[in-house]
Amino acid sequence: MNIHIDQVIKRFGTFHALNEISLQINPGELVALLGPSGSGKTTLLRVIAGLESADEGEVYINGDNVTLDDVQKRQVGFVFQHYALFRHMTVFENVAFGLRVRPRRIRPAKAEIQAKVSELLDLVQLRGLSNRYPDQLSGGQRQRVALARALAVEPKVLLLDEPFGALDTKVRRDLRQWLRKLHDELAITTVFVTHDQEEALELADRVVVMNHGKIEQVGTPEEVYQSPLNPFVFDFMGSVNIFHGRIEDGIAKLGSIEVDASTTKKLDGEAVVGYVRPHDVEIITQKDEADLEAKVLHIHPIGPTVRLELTHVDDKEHIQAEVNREDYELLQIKSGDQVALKLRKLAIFEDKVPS
Ligand SMILES: Nc1ncnc2c1ncn2[C@@H]1O[C@H](COP(=O)(O)OP(=O)(O)OP(=O)(O)O)[C@@H](O)[C@H]1O
Repeated sequence: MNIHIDQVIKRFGTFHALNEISLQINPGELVALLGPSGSGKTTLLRVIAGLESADEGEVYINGDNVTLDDVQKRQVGFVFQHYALFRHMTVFENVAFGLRVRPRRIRPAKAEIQAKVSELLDLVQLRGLSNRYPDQLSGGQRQRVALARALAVEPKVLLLDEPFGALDTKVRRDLRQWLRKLHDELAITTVFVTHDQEEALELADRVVVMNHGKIEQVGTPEEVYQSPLNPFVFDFMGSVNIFHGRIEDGIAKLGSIEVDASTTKKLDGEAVVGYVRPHDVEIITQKDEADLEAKVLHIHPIGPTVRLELTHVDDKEHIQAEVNREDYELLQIKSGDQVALKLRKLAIFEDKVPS
């Protein structure tokens, strides 16, 4: 089932929570809505679910205009952080709930419900826990029950709001992989909200980056990470070093750094800002090939990578570099050393005054 969102506007009083959002989600896709707090992710998910109505614009599911349809009619399954499990019901009863409350004429027979719930509990790997109550489960197990409960009614689309929000890092990682596998098996069109870049990049087929009720970029994880369209996306998708300056005759002059900017010629004479990821700051041994020189302030080994905090020798700007541990060991550097740096990949944008 595809989802089509066409110029949706949602206001709360005079505040625009969604500003003309248009988005096409393809059948069977797993899409992440990613953005900082307050960017409108949950509101968009609620508008798709029918829990919130759009002030303007339309929502289509599978080609049908569902803008005025209520939640039940839209046949969406959702797992929202605040819609907890029913505490007085067992795991089995929680999962069976959506089927048991159906009107008699479309309610499956008892044996059918039994079979369906068992099948779902197998799917979410909770077979042995069907008689437990929510209080007797771990956070991760509860989330899986919530997913099974959402899936029980065979939704056309699945909407998940920070499904693993309250869990610790290791459990989140495991559940992410599990959800990706489950999604590949079931191929239900799924939209999930997250403010965690890593979660979006690892799990989604496509990522929708939102800010201030607008979409900044839609793309595959590779596209939004490797080719951010603007400074907001660049900054939001990971750590970054920022250098301010201007372009003169096709050369970006960013402090004492000078790099070729012939591909951004239209910005000639303009104030610009250069963005480079820490893993694109290379520590080199040939001083004459360096873009800049810096002094090592701190060295932080983090698992297989080593993060270095440096300071530019000329203008004292703070710089972060990230190298893999093997390269770091070959370099034999320590705090206080002066090193030569090369910027492998520098993205240049117009330096706009923030609005
Ligand atoms: N019912 C409401 N009444 C008034 N303002 C609201 C309401 N719901 C959301 N908002 C506002 O709309 C904006 C977008 O909220 P939304 O919950 O969609 O953001 P979000 O990106 O999901 O944020 P978070 O990651 O913090 O959950 C916020 O500024 C929020 O305060």
